[in-house]
Amino acid sequence: MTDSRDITTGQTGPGCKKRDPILVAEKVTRQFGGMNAVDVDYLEVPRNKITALIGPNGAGKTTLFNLLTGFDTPNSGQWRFDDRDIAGVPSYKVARMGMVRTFQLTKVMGKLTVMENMRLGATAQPGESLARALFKGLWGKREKEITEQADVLLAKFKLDAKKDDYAASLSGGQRKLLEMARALMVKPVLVMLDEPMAGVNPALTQSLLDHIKNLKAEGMTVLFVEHDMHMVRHIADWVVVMAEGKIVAEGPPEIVMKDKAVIDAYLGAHHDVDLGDSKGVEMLEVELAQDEESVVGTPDAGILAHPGGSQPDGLHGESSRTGQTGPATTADTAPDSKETRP
Ligand SMILES: Nc1ncnc2c1ncn2[C@@H]1O[C@H](COP(=O)(O)OP(=O)(O)OP(=O)(O)O)[C@@H](O)[C@H]1O
Repeated sequence: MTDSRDITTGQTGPGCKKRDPILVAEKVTRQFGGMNAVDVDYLEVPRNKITALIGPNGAGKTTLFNLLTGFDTPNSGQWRFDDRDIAGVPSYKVARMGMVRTFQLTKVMGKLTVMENMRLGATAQPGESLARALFKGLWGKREKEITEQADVLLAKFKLDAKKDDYAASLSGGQRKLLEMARALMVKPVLVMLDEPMAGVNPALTQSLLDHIKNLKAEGMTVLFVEHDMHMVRHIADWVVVMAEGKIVAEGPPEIVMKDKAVIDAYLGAHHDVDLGDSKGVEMLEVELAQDEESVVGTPDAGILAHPGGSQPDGLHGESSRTGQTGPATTADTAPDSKETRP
């Protein structure tokens, strides 16, 4: 049954309180050199909702994911998952507690089969207890149970026919599916997906979207980082916007996408362009046209959406540049193109 009650307890805005938060982060900071990659004052993630974490390149989204899931250490900060303090808890324990994540660049192990990758997921995150997972004698009676669970998930993700294939032979999109399926082996409560659509062929896009919606239907909470604004608008119940390490806006997608702070945050990536005159707008259009990851100004992005669908002069967007009328997607490049930083 859909829970249509308000997500917040009152006002909407950066750091606002949620009716039923599953994750609460306070004063989380991470510096690299002198730069504040993450400087989150307060953030609550609502339970059993799909929350999108958006923001321009370098906003700190992946770093925040890394911190919250124990893959990186903050300079300061506290966070609670399901009322348990988990700051400083290593990643494999965080996963066992029910909070799992996937990566921008999938971390499936190419030289292991699809099934072997799934077995690894049962113990923890990639790399955990490799020997235990692979050697039967050490594995004991859990093996049958784990294999059955993996079979069910592989069937659900339509990877069952490939279970004995090496993961390296899968397409970019199939690897994303495998990583998501593997994350579910620990029966998580909170699933964090870092750019689930990046590197996914359009043919698999709908399937991935459906899987994400199903996670919520099955009672899980989803927090995902995404640049594809079509996807954000399509499946997110709540949107959190980061820029320069901070949360600059949050709220329902249809409201956040029109928020001035959000528009500024995205245009901030092109701050060298003077928007004060029409020449500046033309220059911005050229910059955006060359920026493959930019969704600003596209009719699909929603960020610069104007009532009645009109665009400001000069901002014709990607669809008019390419003649494409369907949803904007960053997903039509097969190989993953960006390395996740440690
Ligand atoms: N290991 C690292 N060493 C130094 N700087 C880093 C490291 N990881 C991230 N950064 C920097 O921290 C900032 C935030 O990076 P992060 O990858 O978290 O941003 P992001 O919002 O996920 O960006 P994108 O959308 O491009 O993935 C960037 O300026 C980045 O260069």
